Amino acid sequence: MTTPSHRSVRPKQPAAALCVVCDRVVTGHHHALQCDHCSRWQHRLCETGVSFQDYRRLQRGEWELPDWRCALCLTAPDFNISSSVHQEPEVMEELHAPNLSVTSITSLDARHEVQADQEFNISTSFHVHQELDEDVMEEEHIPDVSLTSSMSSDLHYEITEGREAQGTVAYGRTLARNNRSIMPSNLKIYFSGSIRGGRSDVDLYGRLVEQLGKFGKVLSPFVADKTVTDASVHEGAAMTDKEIYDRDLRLIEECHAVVAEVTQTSLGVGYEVGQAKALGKKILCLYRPQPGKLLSAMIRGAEEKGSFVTRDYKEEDLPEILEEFFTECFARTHKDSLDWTTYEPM
Ligand SMILES: O=c1[nH]c(=O)n([C@H]2C[C@H](O)[C@@H](COP(=O)(O)O)O2)cc1CO
Repeated sequence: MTTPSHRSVRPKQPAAALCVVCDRVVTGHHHALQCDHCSRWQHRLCETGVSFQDYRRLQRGEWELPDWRCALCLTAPDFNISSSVHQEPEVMEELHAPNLSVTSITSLDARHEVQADQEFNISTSFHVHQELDEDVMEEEHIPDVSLTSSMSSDLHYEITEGREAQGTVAYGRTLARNNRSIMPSNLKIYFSGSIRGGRSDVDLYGRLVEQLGKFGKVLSPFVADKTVTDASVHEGAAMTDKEIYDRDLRLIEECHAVVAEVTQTSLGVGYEVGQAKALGKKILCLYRPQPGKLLSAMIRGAEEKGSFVTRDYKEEDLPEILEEFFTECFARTHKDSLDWTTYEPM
């Protein structure tokens, strides 16, 4: 992660650098940012999307822009794993394990990105459960688990209890490059959904995150991760509450839009929406009306055209609602039509 103290916000040696967008010299008097990938420079006003105030905060070390990429690096297409993964739930069925049934398999880490055409390795943990006869209790009776799919190159597992096995599946690169998985949009979206408030909508969150991938990069795919439970198994085990809080607030600061599924009442979602509003982020709250239940007035009442939108919805309406929200809140001024795959927030 780059910190402002490490980040160069202006070249020390003027005239040594040219802006990657306008091709003019970046001097010590210009506001400019240096790319974390290629070390080239870009004037702040040349489509970085960084406001004057944010640039000042960056200089003062009060804000971070982790892994910031210049316009040139951004146009190199990313290979977005999350959308591919969501299209391949059959991963579960690729496990061949006599006497074993797969009871859960985590989604791949949707934050992991690789460049198109690169080799990569992603791991995902799995959990298998064995139906044992009463008299067969020994660990060695759990047969080998093997993967037969060409997508999957390796599998390890270890016995944790007599009847259960868990471990890691590692994938080699075989995913085809396709339009749906290329997502160079620079729009960053924080998805907020209930975790400790209850996980009954987690499948829906997965589908929502997948749809949001059409508009930009979702910074918080972990909210839709089925292995993160309301008892916080997984996230809570790997991170302290303070670490989770700090990470999420940083991501909310970093994002351009917060999309919150607010049907399942959650303190955390309410808090995140409030923070996002205070930071001036664009907000879409999605609510599925329930008999005998009303959405909090602190959400419904916060409506502000073009910046805080609450929509009652059914799942089938989502594509239209998302398109409308992003078009209304992130319209481009210098292009007639919006192409979300290449969109860069102003
Ligand atoms: O383990 C966690 N990880 C995490 O990122 N969160 C954040 C993201 C969610 O949008 C929101 C959910 O809040 P809650 O757990 O109060 O339902 O809080 C919340 C928890 C648990 O509170």
